[in-house]
Amino acid sequence: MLHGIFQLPASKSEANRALIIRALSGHDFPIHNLSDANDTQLLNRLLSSKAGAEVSAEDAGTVMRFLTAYYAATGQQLTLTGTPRMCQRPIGVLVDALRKLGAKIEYLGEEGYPPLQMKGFEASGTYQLTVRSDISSQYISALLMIGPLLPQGLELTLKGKISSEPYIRMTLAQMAHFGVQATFEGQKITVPHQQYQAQEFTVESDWSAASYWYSMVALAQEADIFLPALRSNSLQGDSVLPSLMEPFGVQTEFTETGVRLTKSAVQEPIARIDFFACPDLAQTVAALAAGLGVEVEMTGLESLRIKETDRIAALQFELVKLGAELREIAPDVFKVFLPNKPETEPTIHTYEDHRMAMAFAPLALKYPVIIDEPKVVRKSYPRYWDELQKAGFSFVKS
Ligand SMILES: O=C(O)C1=C[C@@H](OP(=O)(O)O)[C@@H](O)[C@H](O)C1
Ligand SMILES: C=C(OP(=O)(O)O)C(=O)O
Repeated sequence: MLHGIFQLPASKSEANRALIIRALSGHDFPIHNLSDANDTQLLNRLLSSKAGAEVSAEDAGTVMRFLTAYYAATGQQLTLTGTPRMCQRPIGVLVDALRKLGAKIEYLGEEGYPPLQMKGFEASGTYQLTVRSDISSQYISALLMIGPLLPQGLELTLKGKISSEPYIRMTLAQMAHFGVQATFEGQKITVPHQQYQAQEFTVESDWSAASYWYSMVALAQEADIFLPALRSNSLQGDSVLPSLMEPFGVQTEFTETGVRLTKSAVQEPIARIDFFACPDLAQTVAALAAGLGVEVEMTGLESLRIKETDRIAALQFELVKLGAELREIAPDVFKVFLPNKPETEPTIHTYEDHRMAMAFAPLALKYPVIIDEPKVVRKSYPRYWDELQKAGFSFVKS
């Protein structure tokens, strides 16, 4: 029986927006429940970097993208780099946009990728920009947050499909919380010149992290667990989990203080799931489908190739060990097939990706699993293994 109250980390997405906005506001106000995730602790430290420093955003996409815009808008001169993987994650769309606004930024390595030399800012008078929105929403969020500080505000026309759109809406909702009004109509976002107001902010628990508990409930024989500080009126797009996980046999009940998860019947066949708006849930669902022995079709996975690792390739390598296969059956339509039996004690490689570790660990409810480099979870959920231990998982530590 999986039973108990389990602590989630606070959302690193909400926390990192609140930190950037506080720094841009010129005020000091409390941010409650700031995430203990490395991505957040790191951003908090780097917001007070000294001129001329070499600053590393490590493996944190939001830190890299949000700080590029923040350092540009505040005219800071320093070098911004990251892990070798971060230097393979594209940033050209954001740099091009910032340059048009007046930022002086040079590439120190390959054109379009970190590391970046930030060389100051001189407003160009341009405030209307067209930016691609089909690669990463983080470029758009980064630009939006500096928008109210620009002399004429900012008018963004989004070009192409809008990837990870709920994260853009989260940015606008948090800007509104701090007194900045913007409009988002069709493909156009307008942010007039304004001042951020001081305001307390409480970060909600992280729905992406909750997905691993949904997976555990689905895989357990019996389950009744409680996850505190999740809300139904969340700013996070990953709060689609209650409906997304219902077919996998997880029942969600909202209370005043969080959610209770219990088991219900698995509904087969499970409809095709689109992850374009919630890419961080894809690994959870792929591993869960393999563990439950249900085939599922997955779409909207384009952005997975440029995250902490190439997540499609990582899933394809590791699912085989569970007897499953992730195959592209049509352009951008993937399907989890179940042709074989799982290995007796699969060792899951994590490719420096926290979500590979967290998504595959719940399989231990079915058979022994070894997770390689388990410390990767520090990026978003440092206490993950402690909470699993509380839930009754036993670990062999090497
Ligand atoms: O803005 C954010 O906080 C995030 C946006 C998403 O990235 P993309 O917009 O690159 O898909 C998501 O995958 C990431 O974990 C956090
Ligand atoms: C993609 C992620 O993070 P980021 O892009 O901020 O590194 C993630 O946490 O799954």
